[in-house]
Amino acid sequence: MGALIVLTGPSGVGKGTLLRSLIQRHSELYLSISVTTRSPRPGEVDGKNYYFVSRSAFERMVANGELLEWAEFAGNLYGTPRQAVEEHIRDGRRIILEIELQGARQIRKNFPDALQIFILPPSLLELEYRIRSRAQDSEEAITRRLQRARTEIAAADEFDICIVNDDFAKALDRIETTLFAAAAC
Ligand SMILES: Nc1ncnc2c1ncn2[C@@H]1O[C@H](COP(=O)(O)OP(=O)(O)OP(=O)(O)O)[C@@H](O)[C@H]1O
Ligand SMILES: Nc1nc2c(ncn2[C@@H]2O[C@H](COP(=O)(O)O)[C@@H](O)[C@H]2O)c(=O)[nH]1
Repeated sequence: MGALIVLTGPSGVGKGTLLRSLIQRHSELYLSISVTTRSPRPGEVDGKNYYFVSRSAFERMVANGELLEWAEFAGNLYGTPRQAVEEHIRDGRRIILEIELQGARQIRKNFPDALQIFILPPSLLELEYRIRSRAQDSEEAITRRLQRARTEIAAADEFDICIVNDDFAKALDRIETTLFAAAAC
């Protein structure tokens, strides 16, 4: 049972919402804060939701080996700062990465013991409804995210566990059972 947990799934499936509830129930779990070149959405706070940086600053971090993994997604760069993850693992804490497919593949290669969970939507129609009702992305961003969703869903079999986020409470319970049942083995 690795200390590293990866949560992947198409944009808008509910990963962030599920993780916020999970962390409220289990404050011992740590959620990695990613770096991104995406502009903050209304209400997003630098250093809490993401570290928002310029493309040149991101590229410097890549060149300096400061990112554990990184990827381009829907026109923006996203990456996991290495230092915080390594410190938490060294201190015996469990850390969760909420990342897209290319990043999950990099982590799988470098951390084969990481537990990889994939969150599926009940349908593509419902996924589109969720992205639109979140009302935080431009029409162009929505189109790119929905196109990418098909590729990501097609790769769900690569993951250790797939969970459908239809009924929110049930999906949250399944994540919780997966994390804590596995830890007890
Ligand atoms: N089980 C559910 N049923 C209905 N709506 C849901 C469910 N889970 C999450 N949502 C809603 O779907 C929307 C998208 O959720 P969220 O932002 O958490 O997705 P995400 O996977 O983190 O997206 P991204 O990867 O783009 O950050 C939110 O408005 C959220 O409230
Ligand atoms: N490979 C990585 N993907 C990441 C990281 N942080 C977030 N993400 C994923 O990007 C998309 C889009 O996120 P959004 O906040 O713009 O909606 C989503 O799938 C996230 O899970 C990261 O550090 N590395």
